[in-house]
Amino acid sequence: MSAATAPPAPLLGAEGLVKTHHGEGGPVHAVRGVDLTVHRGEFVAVTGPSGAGKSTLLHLLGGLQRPDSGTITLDGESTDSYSEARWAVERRRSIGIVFQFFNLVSNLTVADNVELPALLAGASPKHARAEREKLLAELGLDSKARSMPGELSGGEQQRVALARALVNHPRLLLADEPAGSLDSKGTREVMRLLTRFHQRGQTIVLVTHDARLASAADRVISFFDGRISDDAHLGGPTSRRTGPGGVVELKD
Ligand SMILES: Nc1ncnc2c1ncn2[C@@H]1O[C@H](COP(=O)(O)OP(=O)(O)OP(=O)(O)O)[C@@H](O)[C@H]1O
Repeated sequence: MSAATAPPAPLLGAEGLVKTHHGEGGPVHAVRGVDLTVHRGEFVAVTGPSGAGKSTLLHLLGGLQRPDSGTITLDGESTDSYSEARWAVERRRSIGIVFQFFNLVSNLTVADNVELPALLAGASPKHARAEREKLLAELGLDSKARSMPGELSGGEQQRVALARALVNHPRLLLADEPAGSLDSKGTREVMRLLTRFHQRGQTIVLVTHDARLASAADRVISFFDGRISDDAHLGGPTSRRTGPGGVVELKD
């Protein structure tokens, strides 16, 4: 095959990932050798029992923790030599992350929480504001722009966290139990939003123990005892792009 026809490198690659935590109770082998490839446009759910190592895997993929061994590639580029600062830049610009407990900045307004990553990435205040307005409208939160996070419901806070994670049009969205602290209505809302952004082309890796949430994905990886025990493609298209009418234009 000539270089011109070679398939593009996967957006995310992991090879031989190993991570052991050293807690008070001794070593915990959380990730015991994981190989994983995620292509652009995929929506991958990682499911498994509590303690299987799912969150640790997600933290490794987002550079929040470093593997003891193994390599992570982004767009075919090894991250082995990435400093903490370089990972922070990637998380600002090309990897959005949402967490179970939202992690919003409590003394900033909703608007400022969403604009902050854009400003830190070098966007002009005008551009950051326009992106924030677009996303908050899309997520049904425009009337909450001046509210403080503590004034919002859990579901609303998670939508703000989603807006913040998406404001820089990341190549990859990582979600760690995003509905873990929400009621069933909030869970359905998160599911609906993840599905919508995925249909517009957003690549997503979602960690969840909730089978209902995982069913929104088009690929479900079962994780058990630090390893992938099953990897099921559910038949959806692996790459879907947004049309010109899409509110969020994805850059990858
Ligand atoms: N910082 C840490 N220090 C020590 N042990 C840790 C640390 N983080 C995770 N662990 C342990 O590593 C194992 C895997 O944890 P992890 O949070 O990755 O699993 P999980 O599958 O996401 O679980 P859950 O669904 O309950 O969140 C668990 O036994 C956990 O207690």
